[in-house]
Amino acid sequence: MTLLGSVHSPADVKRLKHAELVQLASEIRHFLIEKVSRTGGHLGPNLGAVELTLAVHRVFDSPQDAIVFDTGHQAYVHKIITGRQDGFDRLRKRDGLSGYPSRTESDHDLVENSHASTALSYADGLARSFQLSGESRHAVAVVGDGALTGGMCWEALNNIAADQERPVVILVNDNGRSYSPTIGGLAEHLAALRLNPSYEKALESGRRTLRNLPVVGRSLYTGLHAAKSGIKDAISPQVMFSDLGIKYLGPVDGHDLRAMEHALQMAKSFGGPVIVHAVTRKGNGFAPAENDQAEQMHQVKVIDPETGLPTKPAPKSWTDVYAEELVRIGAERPDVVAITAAMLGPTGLKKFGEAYPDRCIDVGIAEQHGMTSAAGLAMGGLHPVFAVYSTFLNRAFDQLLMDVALHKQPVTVTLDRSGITGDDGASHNGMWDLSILGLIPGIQVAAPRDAVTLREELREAVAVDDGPTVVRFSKGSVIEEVPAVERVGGVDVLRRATAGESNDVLLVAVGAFAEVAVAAAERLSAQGIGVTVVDPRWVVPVPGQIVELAEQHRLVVTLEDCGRHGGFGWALAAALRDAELDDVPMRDLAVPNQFLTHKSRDEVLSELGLTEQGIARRITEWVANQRGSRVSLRVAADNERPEAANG
Ligand SMILES: Cc1ncc(C[n+]2csc(CCOP(=O)(O)OP(=O)(O)O)c2C)c(N)n1
Ligand SMILES: CC(=O)[C@@H](O)[C@H](O)COP(=O)(O)O
Ligand SMILES: [Mg+2]
Repeated sequence: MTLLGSVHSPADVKRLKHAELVQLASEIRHFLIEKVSRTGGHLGPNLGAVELTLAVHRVFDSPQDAIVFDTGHQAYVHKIITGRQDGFDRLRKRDGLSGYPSRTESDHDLVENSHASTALSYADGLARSFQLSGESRHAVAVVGDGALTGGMCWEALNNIAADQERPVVILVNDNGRSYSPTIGGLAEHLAALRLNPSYEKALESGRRTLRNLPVVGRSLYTGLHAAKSGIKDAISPQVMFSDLGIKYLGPVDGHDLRAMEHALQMAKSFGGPVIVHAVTRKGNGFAPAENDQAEQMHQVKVIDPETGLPTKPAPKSWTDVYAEELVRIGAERPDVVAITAAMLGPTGLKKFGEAYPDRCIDVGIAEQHGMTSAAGLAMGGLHPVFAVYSTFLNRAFDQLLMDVALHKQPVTVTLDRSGITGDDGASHNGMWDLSILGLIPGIQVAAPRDAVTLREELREAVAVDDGPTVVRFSKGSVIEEVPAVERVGGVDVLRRATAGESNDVLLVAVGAFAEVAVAAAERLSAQGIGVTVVDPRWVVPVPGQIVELAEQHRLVVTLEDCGRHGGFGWALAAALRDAELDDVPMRDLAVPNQFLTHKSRDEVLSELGLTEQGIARRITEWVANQRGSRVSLRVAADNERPEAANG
């Protein structure tokens, strides 16, 4: 029996001796490589978090002690230790293990939100609640160096430092990386601590000192302060955190089980806010990950467990098309600069950055700062293009509203991963952007339907110089072209009701849903229902031509890969009311206002009925009801006629 097979709870890890722990760490690494190479997932981050997660669960008592993982993508080892190894065959799959902590999976899991830089705020709140309720429980935040570049972390640190009597343990997992190397002054500071020339030697002496230092209560510990500062100074002089009023321990070798455990024991016994600075390697123990200079296998698709290479070639994606077009635009427009929030590769800016390194800015995981900095860049005469995942735009709504739009600044925001993404769970779906963007006065939002219109609408967006523009597009593979039969104003007509058919339905498809809308229309035509399919191209504000087209049809249906509440459908309904077009009924097909559990995009869309068959079925019902009501209205009218009334 392997050691791993005997681990079902933290208690099973606590009872192991050092040599067994080293063996267990090795078995966990092999387990992660074997399982995640089959399912895909966050292999690099979790290979780097093996020892530190084991140490956390040996020193603290989850779930009595609250352990919060920032972003949560590095919690696979935590899941293994807390009895969920069997679930890894269905990691990130429908009804399988979530790729992030999940409250329905385990009492050991607290935070499901995969948006970064929140853990310290949770820990502050948890610590306050323990203090107020007199519970002697510990709040432990495991936060990456990348997440630490997020503004919320510094808001939390300011609060955590406010009370020296309130214990909060902050375990910084410093691997020097977000996807790519972490940027900024903080990263430089952490690197200086890590790369201090005497670090290795100091670390050795520190390790010995740490080991010899008795684990003591706060009072004795204070008495040992000189020793601790000696340790600190021996390992590396640093003031940033201690000046903030937060004790600092480290840097500690995050792969040294004994050193990690001692440091965490000291932190646990300190009785106030304390940072343990662990230095780790992303992808540790798997050469293809360690040697992946770009992203150290932050996230992998299905790969060969020996070579680390993908088992299938990746089809051309929306991101690829965007990346190529932006480089072309960059050549023509020296005023165009690109901004990423620590996601250069995933948001398609890598090529732009290679071509124009001075015009490509990585702000760290700091979307709020990125958006307002973009306003500043625009005020300085440039045209920033801020590339961000749709769901992370939520973080920068106020900045887009009040710093960009209020000042009518020409900033273009490109939203990758718009719509349902699926396997990253509820907090990763790009389902809120149209709802929040619709609130912003003067903003213009494009939703390309294919590669051709993505290139076209991106160019139209960066050509706007008197206000913000947004271009939203989906995750994954992209179709080169969904052809239009005609362009009416700015609106593309993709299909007209065929000859002999009446204009029963105007189907307005937003973005990537154009393809499935045309297919559904063909299915409806076979039933004698005449459908005109149009792509608005620019969806905020609602194009006037859509209202004109609506007037020519018996029923208007909108279809969007976005949240229904405040989405395009709601906006078009308001436009029809404003036009007093009261006799054209409207229906909207969209993503319901729910948090959607992890499964594939196709599985989510199928469950929501947002498929060719589902769309055709709903429209058939609506038309039948309408016809039925028309027929029943006609019958009623006949019945009301005097002769009819007299029978
Ligand atoms: C607000 C927000 N922006 C961007 C992301 C995308 N993202 C996921 S993990 C990650 C990098 C995290 O780096 P770090 O915190 O150092 O953890 P590591 O992967 O290095 O362990 C990023 C940028 C996110 N989850 N949340
Ligand atoms: C954890 C995180 O926010 C990202 O790493 C996320 O997993 C994005 O995945 P995709 O880039 O595959 O959409
Ligand atoms: Mg990191």
